[in-house]
Amino acid sequence: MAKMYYDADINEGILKDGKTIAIIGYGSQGHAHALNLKDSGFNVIVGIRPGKSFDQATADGLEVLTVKEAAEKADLIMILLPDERQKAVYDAEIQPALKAGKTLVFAHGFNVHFDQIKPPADVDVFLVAPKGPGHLVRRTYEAGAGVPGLFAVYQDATGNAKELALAYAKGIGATRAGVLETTFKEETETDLFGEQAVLCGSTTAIVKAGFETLVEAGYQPELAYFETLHELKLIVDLMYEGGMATMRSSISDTAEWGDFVSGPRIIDASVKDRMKDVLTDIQDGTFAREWIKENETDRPKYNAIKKAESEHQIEEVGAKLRAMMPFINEGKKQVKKEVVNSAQN
Ligand SMILES: NC(=O)C1=CN([C@@H]2O[C@H](COP(=O)(O)OP(=O)(O)OC[C@H]3O[C@@H](n4cnc5c(N)ncnc54)[C@H](OP(=O)(O)O)[C@@H]3O)[C@@H](O)[C@H]2O)C=CC1
Ligand SMILES: CC[C@](O)(C(C)=O)C(=O)O
Ligand SMILES: [Mg+2]
Ligand SMILES: [Mg+2]
Repeated sequence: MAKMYYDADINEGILKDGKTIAIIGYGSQGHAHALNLKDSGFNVIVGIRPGKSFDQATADGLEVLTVKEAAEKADLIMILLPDERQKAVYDAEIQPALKAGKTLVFAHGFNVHFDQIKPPADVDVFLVAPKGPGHLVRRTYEAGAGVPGLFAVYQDATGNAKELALAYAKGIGATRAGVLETTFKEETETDLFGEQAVLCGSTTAIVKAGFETLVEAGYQPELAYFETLHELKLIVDLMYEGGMATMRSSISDTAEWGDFVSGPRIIDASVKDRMKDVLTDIQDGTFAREWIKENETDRPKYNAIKKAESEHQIEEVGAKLRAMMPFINEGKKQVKKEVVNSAQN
C-alpha cells in the first residue's frame, strides 16, 4: 500500500513560524486554502486583481494585496488561478518576485508538466492537490473533517520541500483524510483523466442520457430528474461511506440484480477502449494543446457548449425542483455565488 501521511506524522512549524503564505487567486480552491490555513494558525495573505474576489477576500477578513505585492512579501506562493490564466500572471507578476529560497506551489501540475511555467532552479517547487472541489475543501474543514490530497516535489532547492508540502497539506486539512506522494506527471495525467472520463465528463453525460431516455419515452421530466440526478448523490454518498458493497447493501435486491445485469450492457468493454483514447490524448499532450489553443482564440467551442448545456431541460427542471428544497439551497449558496461570478466574467 502507498505510504499515507496523516496529521500526527507532520510538524507544521516549518511553515508556521515566521513564514508568510500568499494565496494567489480567491476562487474555488483559493478561498478554501486561504481560510483553512488561516484557521489552522498559518500567516496568510491573498494576492488578487481588483474585483469580486478581491472584495470577497477582504470581506472574509484577510489581508489582500495585488498579485505582485503578495508574491514579493511571501515566503511561499500558492498559485490558485485558473490553469489557463496562470502563465500570463506568473510571467508578469510572480516570476520577478521569486528570489532564491522561496517556495512556489500549485494545486495541479498542468502548467509545469506541459512546460507553460518554467520555475527558476533556486526555488522549491511542489504541488498540493486536494482530491475534491474547493467548496468542499472548505466545508469539510469547517465540519472538522478533510478532503484527501496528493503532494509532489518538482524541485527541492532548500532541502525542505517535502516537509513544507506536508505542512501545507496539514494546514488545509488534507492530512485529516490522508495525503500521498506522487509526481507532477502522475497528478496531472490522472486528475485530467478522472475529471474527463469519470467524475465530470462521463457522469454528466450518463445523467443526461438517462434523463433524455425517460423523457423521450413519455415519462414526467420531474420524475426523470429525481431518478437520474437527485438520487445519484444519495447513491454516491453510500459508496463514499463504504464502497460499492455498502451502497448495494442499502438498495433492494431487485436493484442490485439490475445493477449486475444491466450495468455492463450500458458500460461495456467499448467504454474502456474510449477511456484509453482519452488517456492517450492527455498523455501525449493533445488535450493540453487544444485547451491552450481554445483559450488563445477566445474559447469559441467552450462558450457554445457551455451555453447549450445551461439550456438543457434537466437544468430548467432541476432549478425549479431544488428551489422547493431549501436544505439544498443552503448548502450550495457559496457555490452558486461563484458560478454567477464566473458567468459574468
Ligand atoms: N476547482 C477545484 O476544485 C480544483 C482546482 N484545482 C486547481 O486549482 C487551481 C485553481 O483552480 P480553481 O480554484 O478552479 O480556479 P477558479 O476559476 O475558481 O479561480 C478563479 C480565481 O482566479 C482569479 N483570477 C482569474 N484570472 C485572473 C487574473 N488574470 N489575475 C488575477 N486573478 C485572476 C479570479 O479572480 P476574479 O474574481 O477577479 O475573476 C478568482 O479569484 C487550478 O490549478 C486547478 O486545476 C485543483 C483541485 C480542484
Ligand atoms: C474533478 C474536477 C477537479 O479535478 C477537481 C475538483 O478535483 C477540478 O479540476 O476542478
Ligand atoms: Mg482537475
Ligand atoms: Mg481533481
